[in-house]
Amino acid sequence: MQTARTLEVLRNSLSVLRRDGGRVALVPTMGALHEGHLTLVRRAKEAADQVVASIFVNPRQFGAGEDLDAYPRQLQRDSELLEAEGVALLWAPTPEEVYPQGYATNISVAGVSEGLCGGDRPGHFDGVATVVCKLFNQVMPDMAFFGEKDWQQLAVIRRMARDLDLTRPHVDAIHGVAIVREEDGLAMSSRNAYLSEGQRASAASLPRAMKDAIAVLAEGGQAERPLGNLREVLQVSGFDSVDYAEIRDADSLERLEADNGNARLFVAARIGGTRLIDNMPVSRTA
Ligand SMILES: Nc1ncnc2c1ncn2[C@@H]1O[C@H](COP(=O)(O)OP(=O)(O)OP(=O)(O)O)[C@@H](O)[C@H]1O
Ligand SMILES: CC(C)(CO)[C@@H](O)C(=O)[O-]
Ligand code: BAL
Repeated sequence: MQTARTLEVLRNSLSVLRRDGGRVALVPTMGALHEGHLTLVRRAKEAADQVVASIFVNPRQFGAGEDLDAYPRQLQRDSELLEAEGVALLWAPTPEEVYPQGYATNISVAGVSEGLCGGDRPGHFDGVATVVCKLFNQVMPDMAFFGEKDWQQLAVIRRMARDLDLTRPHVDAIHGVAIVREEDGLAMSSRNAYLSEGQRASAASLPRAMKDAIAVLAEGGQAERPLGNLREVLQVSGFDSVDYAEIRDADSLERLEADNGNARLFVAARIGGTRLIDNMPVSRTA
């Protein structure tokens, strides 16, 4: 596996990679890799001839007071994991390489970025859209893979790709991969590493409480009561706060008061300073 840390090396490596004319898939990550990320790589390998993975802890998507400095960085370990999965090229730039002196451009996607994580983390999705657009332009992949754990992020990226005519990684070639979970149901996430043993045990109540709420939502009626119960269960189970617990249309991300036949449940909750997110279908189609 080649590793590129500058745009010059990336371009040279890509031109070698493209010599055989195969299809190239991009898997963007922020590193601290787990089975969720490796599943994206495996899906990418099945669909493309060559996989390029990126690791970049993007400062522009972290707000003031968020965990930019604490975010786990383990490039050596990550690079061994990616190599073992057969990744051809790792793109791991420095912040200066991505945002050189004088950098001044921002991409902002309206609508789908509003509310949920966009409400709690102002500017977050501008940072995500900006860096993903740059990654697409740098790597020019034929397709890209993102996890459904970050469902709203996937919606923002699809909207941006469509709006900005990012024609090679166009909307049909932006693949969402189902959430990979631990045995007790907790969605895998690099931030799970922040949890103490006790917090980790409590964290499993998040997917359980979501399933219980969905069972009630699926019976019909207004969402208010099951979502209220979910908040209470999380607080009793050791969560410090719930940022949001909402049902939304799975595609438009419009807020719903009841199941519309294409609804998903979205939750973000904090436990000991760690913010966990999850989402699940309410309707069978969502
Ligand atoms: N459990 C998971 N299942 C499926 N995809 C995942 C999972 N966790 C992360 N991903 C996907 O991997 C890609 C890179 O995510 P990232 O590096 O931010 O990891 P993360 O575990 O989501 O970290 P964080 O704790 O920052 O949310 C994203 O497309 C994300 O949706
Ligand atoms: C898509 C992404 C790599 C952009 O920095 C990041 O938001 C992530 O890891 O989900
Ligand atoms: N997985 C999404 C990246 C973030 O939380 O910043």
